[in-house]
Amino acid sequence: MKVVKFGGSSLANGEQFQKVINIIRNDPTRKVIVTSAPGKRFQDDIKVTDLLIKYAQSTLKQIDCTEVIDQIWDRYQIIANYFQISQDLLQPLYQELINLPNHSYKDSDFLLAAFKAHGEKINAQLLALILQQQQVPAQFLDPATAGFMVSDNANDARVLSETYQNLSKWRQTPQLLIVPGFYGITKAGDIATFSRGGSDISGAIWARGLQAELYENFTDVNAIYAADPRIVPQPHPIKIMTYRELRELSYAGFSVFHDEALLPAIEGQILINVKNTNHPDLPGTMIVPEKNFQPQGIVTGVASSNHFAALYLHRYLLNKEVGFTLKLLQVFYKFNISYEHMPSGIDDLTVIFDKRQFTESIRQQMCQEIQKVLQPDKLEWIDDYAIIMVVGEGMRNKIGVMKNITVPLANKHIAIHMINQGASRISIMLGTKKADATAAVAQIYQQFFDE
Ligand SMILES: Nc1ncnc2c1ncn2[C@@H]1O[C@H](COP(=O)(O)OP(=O)(O)O)[C@@H](O)[C@H]1O
Ligand SMILES: N[C@@H](CC(=O)OP(=O)(O)O)C(=O)O
Repeated sequence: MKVVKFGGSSLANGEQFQKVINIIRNDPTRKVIVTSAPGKRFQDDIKVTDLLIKYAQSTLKQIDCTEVIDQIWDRYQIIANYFQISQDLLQPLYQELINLPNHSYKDSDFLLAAFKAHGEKINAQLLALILQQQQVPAQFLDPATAGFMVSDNANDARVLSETYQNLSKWRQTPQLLIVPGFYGITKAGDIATFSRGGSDISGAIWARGLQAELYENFTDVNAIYAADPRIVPQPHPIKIMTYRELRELSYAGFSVFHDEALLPAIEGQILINVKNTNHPDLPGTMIVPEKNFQPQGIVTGVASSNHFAALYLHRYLLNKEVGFTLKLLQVFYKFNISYEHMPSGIDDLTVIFDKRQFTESIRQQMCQEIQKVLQPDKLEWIDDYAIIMVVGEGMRNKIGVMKNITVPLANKHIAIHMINQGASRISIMLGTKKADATAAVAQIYQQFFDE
């Protein structure tokens, strides 16, 4: 059996819903369908999740929500009209949407999570109604009923291990299950969502829980490309890649697949196929275990991401000082901050953070505390920081790869602020200025793919 996730772009309007229904009907082994909320129909459109965030914020500020509710409901009504779903059937979904402010929530974070989750919940219920109208035996299944349990981080939840056991019980269900992605239920019974784009994670968890033979992830591109198509025009499509290659590339900017969705797939050794809803006959990209994998080339992909910042610390004889890093980590712990990488020299240390976890005031307080506790000769916060990741299983046994990365950058006068190669030797990470990131990706791509 297959678990199939459809992204927001695949469920954005009636026409896209029809393509999704054709895909479902074409293969009876597609047994569990994971939905996103309606996404963008055109470039400047607004995703339903973003409208729900506005609805939540207006509710918290006690501002009139009529307009945003109308905007949200309009998205579902247009889809329902396309399939001539009766108002009687739609009423309960509309009620759910307008009643969101009337429930009690533990705090504003959980209110936000519950509002956001309804983008996928209403979409899943609507898809089930449409399928039932077309005589497909489909059943909407709520995460609470399914036993899809998550930690109590309201908007950045982690799956709880008991979820897999709970989900496995749904394997024998004869009906087609339509389940909303993006959220689960905490032990206290509250809704908590994954981070943005997290329906990919839900799909991977369902696939692992049900031990699916395949996790199909339908989106709006023909394949995962060797570079973001918004940076490199018509990039090379990747036919096959390993879990860890995609994990590294998703982490560093391949937004087509959520990096946290790899872990459940790896744990369950579930094969993943990323495919295009608009061209379902194309093979897409297969993501497979490392064992017996034959690399197709040296580099598989090049990604870049701007949501990083770096803290640079300098102090003479840092290498001789016992406990310096320990004290630094204690400060991070105190401020509940995680770090990404920590490349170091003899007298200096750079710490790279995902800056989405900071407010300006937390950042300032943390830097002041570091100055006080560690008294470095120099402390610099570098906000203008991008990370470029060059990834490929084929790099492992290849000598001279570094030269082929650095020379094209030097030719374009792009300065490299940091280089880090992991022990697995399948990825090289570079730090550059934000303004140089896209040019760096284009240069490296050209070097390895444009012959
Ligand atoms: N390397 C890549 N290969 C393919 N698409 C990519 C890549 N990097 C970024 N993307 C972007 O990811 C988009 C698909 O992801 P997303 O918008 O989250 O889709 P969905 O709505 O299906 O969840 C593509 O339209 C593309 O712009
Ligand atoms: N709707 C949520 C979750 C998600 O996965 O969406 P999408 O499939 O459109 O990336 C979001 O926008 O974050």
